[in-house]
Amino acid sequence: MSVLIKRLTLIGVGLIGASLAQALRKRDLVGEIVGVDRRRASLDYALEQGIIDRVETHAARGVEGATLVLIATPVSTIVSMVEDCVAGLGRGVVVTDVGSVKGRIVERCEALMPEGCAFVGGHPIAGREHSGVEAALASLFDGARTILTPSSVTPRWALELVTEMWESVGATVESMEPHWHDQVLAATSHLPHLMAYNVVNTLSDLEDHLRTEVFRYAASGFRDFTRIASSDPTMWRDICLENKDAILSILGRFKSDLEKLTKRVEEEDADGLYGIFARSKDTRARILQENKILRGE
Ligand SMILES: NC(=O)c1ccc[n+]([C@@H]2O[C@H](COP(=O)([O-])OP(=O)(O)OC[C@H]3O[C@@H](n4cnc5c(N)ncnc54)[C@H](O)[C@@H]3O)[C@@H](O)[C@H]2O)c1
Ligand SMILES: O=C(O)C(=O)C[C@]1(C(=O)O)C=C[C@@H](O)C=C1
Repeated sequence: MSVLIKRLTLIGVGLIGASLAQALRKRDLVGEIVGVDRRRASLDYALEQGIIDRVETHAARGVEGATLVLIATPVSTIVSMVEDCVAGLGRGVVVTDVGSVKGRIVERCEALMPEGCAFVGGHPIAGREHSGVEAALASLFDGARTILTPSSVTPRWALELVTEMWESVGATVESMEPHWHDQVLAATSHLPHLMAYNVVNTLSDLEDHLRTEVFRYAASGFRDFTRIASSDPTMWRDICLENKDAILSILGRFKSDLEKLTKRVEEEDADGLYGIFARSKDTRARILQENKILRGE
């Protein structure tokens, strides 16, 4: 394959940014990769591993001569990162991001684009509970989905470049309206993370003796359910702040369902309990059958 991106500037050389850089590099799809990050140790590691070719400390200098700029920092910083790099953008540069929340971020980044440049909102639905450049994997997006959130102002050429980039590293690309994306992801990704964090905290707040026993006997069910509670607290704090309304809405529904379940237990309602569990088991079986990405195929 020929080079797709002559010069990529990666702002945020962490798990997602470095994984994409590695995946592009492995396929010879990128010429030069310039890294910008506030953590010097991440830049040094990325240089040593050949994930990036050179380091720039200032975003505006880092994007000079870039074909594509990828912002891969926490969601609370994406707009200010774009503000910082605007002065260095040449004509025809595409700026894209990987943030887990899109609505207002996309609106504000689009509005910051100088004449001839374009912002394309993006979100790979793939990740790990480990963060940082040391956790990067070239195979992370293989078989995953990436959601792009173009709007009426997104030029076709910019959308095509970002689409081709994600498809070339093995992802299936789909488009979504940014605020709709935030509602959907609040349910499918943000709610489960909040639940996992909360379950671990509920158990760790138990009285000393009980807590020790609870964690001692924790097994595969606990491990599978709470894997994502090992995720980066900064990332999840920022997601909650940025997607507040959609998260509150789905949490409200979850609380009401939990109350119904609590009532069924209180009333020793065997049929009611069976109904709740059977419906959930059937739903999960059906969505696994319909969704080959979820099955890991
Ligand atoms: N981890 C996941 O599973 C996952 C999946 C999809 C999307 N995302 C999104 O991708 C983005 C990056 O997440 P990640 O998991 O790669 O995080 P990460 O912590 O591994 O990487 C983020 C990098 O940004 C750097 N950084 C933070 N603030 C900065 C600043 N002000 N200036 C310069 N650099 C800064 C950090 O030093 C770090 O190297 C987030 O917006 C997140 O919502 C994460
Ligand atoms: O596999 C994981 O560890 C993840 O949590 C990845 C996951 C998710 O599926 O919810 C988390 C947040 C991102 O925005 C996208 C993907």
